[in-house]
Amino acid sequence: MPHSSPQRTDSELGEFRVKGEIPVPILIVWMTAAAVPALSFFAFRAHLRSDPQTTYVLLTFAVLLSANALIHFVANSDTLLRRGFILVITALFCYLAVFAIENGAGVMWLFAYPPIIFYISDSRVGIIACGGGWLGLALLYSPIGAAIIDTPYSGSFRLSMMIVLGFEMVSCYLLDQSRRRSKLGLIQLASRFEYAAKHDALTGLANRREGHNRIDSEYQRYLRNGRGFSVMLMDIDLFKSVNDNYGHQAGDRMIKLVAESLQTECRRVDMIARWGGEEFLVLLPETDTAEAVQIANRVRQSIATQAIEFDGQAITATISVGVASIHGNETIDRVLQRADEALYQAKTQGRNQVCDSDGRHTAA
Ligand SMILES: Nc1nc2c(ncn2[C@@H]2O[C@H](COP(=O)(O)OP(=O)(O)OP(=O)(O)O)[C@@H](O)[C@H]2O)c(=O)[nH]1
Repeated sequence: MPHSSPQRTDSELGEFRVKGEIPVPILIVWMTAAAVPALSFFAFRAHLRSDPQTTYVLLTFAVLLSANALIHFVANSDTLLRRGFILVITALFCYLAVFAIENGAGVMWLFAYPPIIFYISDSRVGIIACGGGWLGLALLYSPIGAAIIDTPYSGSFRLSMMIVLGFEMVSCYLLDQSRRRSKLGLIQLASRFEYAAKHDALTGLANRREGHNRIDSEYQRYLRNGRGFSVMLMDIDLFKSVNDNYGHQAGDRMIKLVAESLQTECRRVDMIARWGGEEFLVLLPETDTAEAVQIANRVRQSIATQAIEFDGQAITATISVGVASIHGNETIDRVLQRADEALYQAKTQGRNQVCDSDGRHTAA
C-alpha cells in the first residue's frame, strides 16, 4: 500500500511544494523588498515632522529586515530567514500597536500580520502569534492599557479594531487549515499515483519499470564501489495449464502465492519485481552466484511445497529459475540476457530447477 501519512507534521507539509505555490523564502524576500522602502518612506515622513524617535525606530526595522535577507543569501538557510523575519515583523507590529504613528493610522498595518504569519510559519506558531497579539492588544485597549499608554483611539474604534482583527485572525486560521488539508490531500494523491506507477496491482511487488530503475541504481553503485550483485529470473512452470484447467482466478491466486513466497524467502535488501505475466525478477545486492543459487533453491523448494485451495482442490506449482551475476564491465542488458538464457536452460532441462549462467544447475 502507498505510504500515505495523515500524521504529517506542519514542517513536512511546508517542505512539500504544490506547483504554482510561492515558496516561503521567495515570499519573505519579496516582502522584505517591499517593506524596506515603505519603512524608509514613513521614517522620512517622521523626520519631516521632527520625530527622530520614530525615524530611527522605523529605519532600524528596515535595516534588520535587510540584514535578515542578506544573512539568508550568505548562510543559505531558509529556516534562519523565516525565523528572523517572524521575529522582526512581530516586533515591528508590536511597535505599531503600541505607538500610534502617523496620527494613529499606522495601527491599520496590524491587519497585514495574520495572513503573513499563517502563510510563512506553521499553524501552531500562527495561533500563538495571533492569539497572543490579540490578547496583548485587548489589554492595551482596556482601561489598564489606557492608564499606561496614551492612545488616540476612541472607544468605538478600539472595539471595532478588536472585533475586526479577531475576525480576520480566525478567517486566516480557517483558510490556512483548509490550505493545509488540501495540500495533505494532494500529497496523499501523489503518493497513491506514485505507488500505482511503481507497483504491480495483483501482487503489490515492484513492477517491471520500477524493477529496471532499481537495477539501474544498483548498477551505478557497482560502477562506483565494485560491489557486485546477482539477479534471479523465475517463471512458473506450465502456468498456462493452471489457467486452462482451473481458470484465471486460480492462476491469479497462484501468482500471488509465488509473490508471497518470494517475499518470505528473500532478504529485506533484495528487490522483487513482477517482470511479466508469471515471470518474476529478484535483484540480490552484494550476492555472488553461489549464494544466489542457494536463495533461488530455497524459494523453489518453498513454492513446490505449497498449494492454493481452489474449489476444494489443492493446486500446486513449481518454478524454474535462471541466475546471473554481474561480471567486469558488462551492461545490465547483458546480465539480464544471461539470466534469461539460464532460465531457458532450466525450462529445457525439465523445469523445477535452478540454472546459473555458468551452466551449473540444481534439479529438484
Ligand atoms: N491468471 C493469469 N494468467 C496470466 C497472467 N499473466 C499471464 N498469464 C498467463 O500465463 C500463461 C503463460 O504461459 P506460457 O508462457 O505459455 O508458459 P507456461 O505455460 O508457463 O509454460 P512454461 O513457461 O514453458 O513452463 C499464459 O497462458 C498467460 O495467459 C495473469 O496476470 N494472470
